[in-house]
Amino acid sequence: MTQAESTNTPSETLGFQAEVKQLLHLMIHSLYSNKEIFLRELVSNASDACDKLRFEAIDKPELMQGDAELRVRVEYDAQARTITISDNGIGLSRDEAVANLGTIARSGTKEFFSRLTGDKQKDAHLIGQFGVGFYSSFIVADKVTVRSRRAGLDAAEGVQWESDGQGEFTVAQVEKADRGTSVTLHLREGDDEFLSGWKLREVLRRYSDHISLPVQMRKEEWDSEKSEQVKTDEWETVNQASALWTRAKSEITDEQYQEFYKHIAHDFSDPLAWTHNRVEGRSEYTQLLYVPKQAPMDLWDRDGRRGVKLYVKRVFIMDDAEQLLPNYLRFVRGVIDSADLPLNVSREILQESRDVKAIREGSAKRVLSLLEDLAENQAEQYAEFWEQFGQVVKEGTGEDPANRERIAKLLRFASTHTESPAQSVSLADYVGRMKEGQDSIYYITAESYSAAANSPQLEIFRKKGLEVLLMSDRVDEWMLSFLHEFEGKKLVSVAKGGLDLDELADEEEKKQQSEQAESMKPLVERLQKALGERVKEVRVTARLVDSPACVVVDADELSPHLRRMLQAAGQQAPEAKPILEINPGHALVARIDQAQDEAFDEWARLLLDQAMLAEGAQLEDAAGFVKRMNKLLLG
Ligand SMILES: Nc1ncnc2c1ncn2[C@@H]1O[C@H](COP(=O)(O)OP(=O)(O)OP(=O)(O)O)[C@@H](O)[C@H]1O
Repeated sequence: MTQAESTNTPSETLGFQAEVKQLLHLMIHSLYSNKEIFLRELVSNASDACDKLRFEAIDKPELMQGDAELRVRVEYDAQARTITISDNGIGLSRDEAVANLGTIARSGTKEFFSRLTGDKQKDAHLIGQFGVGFYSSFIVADKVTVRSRRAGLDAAEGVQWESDGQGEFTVAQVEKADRGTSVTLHLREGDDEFLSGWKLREVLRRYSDHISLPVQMRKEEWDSEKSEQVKTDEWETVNQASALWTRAKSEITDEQYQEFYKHIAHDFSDPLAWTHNRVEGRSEYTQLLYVPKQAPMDLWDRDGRRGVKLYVKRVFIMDDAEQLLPNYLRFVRGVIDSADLPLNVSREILQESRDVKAIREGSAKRVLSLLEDLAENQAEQYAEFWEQFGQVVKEGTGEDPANRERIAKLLRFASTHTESPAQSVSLADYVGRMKEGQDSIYYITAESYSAAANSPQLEIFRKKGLEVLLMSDRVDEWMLSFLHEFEGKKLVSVAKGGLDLDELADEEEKKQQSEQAESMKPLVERLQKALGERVKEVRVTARLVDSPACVVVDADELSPHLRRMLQAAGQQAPEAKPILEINPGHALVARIDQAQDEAFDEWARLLLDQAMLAEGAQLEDAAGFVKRMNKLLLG
């Protein structure tokens, strides 16, 4: 144990959680070229701490203890080579300091560490996405001292936390006269550029202008005797210090919008797009909502944090109010500031509030408009968006029936028209390309893009030049259970039995097909007998061109792909026997027709098994299939 300076009790040495050590190491090495961000992160934390205090003080005004002018201060000491960022916000108790400044307790942490590559640039990007926060201090400092006192605690109950970022930190109880936190960075050799009032002001203006609290520095004056700038005792505010969303749009630059986004979203990159509106009428609120460029690490975590902060009359209320936007828009980040809600609003009240319902509906509409605008006017950006968040937006078809049509227009799919796995075809594009006489939108679902694109069921569609949408996202089957039509055109699976292929054939072809079906009757019956309980039915189809056979299910049954997904998720799915459809024009089918007795039975099994395989199923008796195939190959 070591005795920290000016502490009341002996300090205790504790180890960082392993992930923190790893993060620190990575950060110092990957983010050095971007080192000034430490200031943004620390001012951001200080401002959040003030917001939290303001919120707690709604119920407990005594927490403000006569010091209600919340602010953040930045000081430097050129001799000692330190920078100190202090706030009079909520502060940290000893336990909070240990818990918050020694661990990473955030959803998405596992995902983040699993995605690291060792490549500095890529990892820097990932760290940025993950959020660097307090630990970014160690990019420029080789020792960090935090002194804090939780609002409501006595002066004697302050805490001092100190670390060189190597793996351990010390904590000790100290006397601290005022409430709040001060973070002192002992700069590394070579980082002297930050020991300048001019430089710090420049960085603060860039990164902290949108922060609603005053960020203050000591005023400096020119001393002609010393021929240098000297600090005075007076504090001056160096940022605009008014909540960004309350300013008029015309007074906010793109850069300020972008910086504000980075502050609230803890993101490194600029946002893709934003929408800022003041809504008046029955319910009055301001919304500033952003669509990020990249999906956050916890997009798929059930308890991943939501990104919209709730303010009431400019007072911060809570961080992740899930009622403010529907779940399928959970990637949106931003601020909603209500003029109607009470300041002491709780999560329970939010759930029931009519004002919140109006806000949610209004905000969803705004985000949809923003996406529509992107889709229409900035196709490249929309493609970027779709790649990141398309799967989440698809959830909206089920979750938000009131906006289903608008959401349907935003959907993008892979298709036989583009022959590419990129999801770029809209339903409107599809409808615009429909053939004369075609009145359905055709699609297929499968485990992967290539399984969909190579499915035998597509053969007739390819031959006739009819487009088919290729769907292979997990959410697609779910989406299709809500999305049945688009602009009056039914969505029809090409892998289901009831497919009406009539519209795809002319009179001559129809005649030929029915003759073939007639002449195939004896073969169909023999197959039916040979396959017995394995199939629901055997029939002749016109949908195949190159393949001898395929399996389909009835239109009202679960698709095999969906059944497999349900089973993989441990859910019960009703068994459905496949319907075997055979291609009357295929040489293999003609060959089978020649076979007798036992050989015929083997051929029949082979035909069914290969059709099942092509569909993506796993064979129950794969070894038997191989054996039969080898025998017939040699025979
Ligand atoms: N100035 C401060 N006053 C009070 N608490 C603070 C202060 N700075 C940090 N903390 C506490 O430490 C926690 C960790 O901070 P850190 O910056 O590492 O992460 P974060 O702000 O939660 O998220 P991010 O990494 O995305 O910024 C904060 O959530 C907060 O509880």
